Amino acid sequence: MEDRNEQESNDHLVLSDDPQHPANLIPSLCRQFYSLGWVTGTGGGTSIRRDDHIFIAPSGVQKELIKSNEIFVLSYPTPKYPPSARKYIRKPQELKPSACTPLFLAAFDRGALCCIHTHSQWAVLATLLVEREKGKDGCFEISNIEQIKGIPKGQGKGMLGYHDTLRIPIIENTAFEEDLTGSLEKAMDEYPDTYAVLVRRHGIYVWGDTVAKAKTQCESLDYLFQLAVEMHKLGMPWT
Ligand SMILES: CSCCC(=O)C(=O)COP(=O)(O)O
Ligand SMILES: [Zn+2]
Repeated sequence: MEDRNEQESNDHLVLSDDPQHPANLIPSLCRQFYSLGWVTGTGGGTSIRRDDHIFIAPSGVQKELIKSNEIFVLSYPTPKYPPSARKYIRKPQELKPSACTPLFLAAFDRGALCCIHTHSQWAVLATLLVEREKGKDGCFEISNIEQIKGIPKGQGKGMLGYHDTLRIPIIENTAFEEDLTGSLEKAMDEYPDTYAVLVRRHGIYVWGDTVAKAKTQCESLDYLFQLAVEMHKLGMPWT
């Protein structure tokens, strides 16, 4: 009981007049992502790390309606597993933290400060396109498109160039979001320069060194997925 009172009294961690405060940014980003069709029907989400705090949205709610006082705060670092071992320092009552939490933590453990999960139909279609085209898992590849320059080559390596090939690994979906964590981490290890992992028939996780970079990288990737799908429909090879 004492523990719960302590968690509830930590309102100061999420109440701020600063629009750049993570507890204000998450609701604002989710509203923008909803209008892009990325987080409709409660799917998808966003998490932000600031110093030793991780800000997490609630699970199973309309993401475009999230309020700052519904944001969970985790002390960072914190164990990924089991969920009960995670150190929440603010837990809004009657709500559960996002099922994407261990996946967000995997991105933060690799130095990200923001991780975005979308259910964008372009991302889902891109995973199906690779399956159909190549008949195997692997990765989505694209080159010779200007927007590729919006994606980093890797941490501290600058941005991809027009003639570079962008590669985004694809992992298979699981029945429960949390169970994606192992294969997401494996893909991150196999592609150490990647800032995104696609999830077949599900969506994508995109992270960035800052909130703005995670957002713009997510936008560039979505643009490229849509372009690849449209090029495929027109019978043009996209890579
Ligand atoms: C219709 S959404 C199914 C769950 C999901 O894939 C997702 O991204 C949302 O998870 P959360 O726990 O953050 O609501
Ligand atoms: Zn999801």
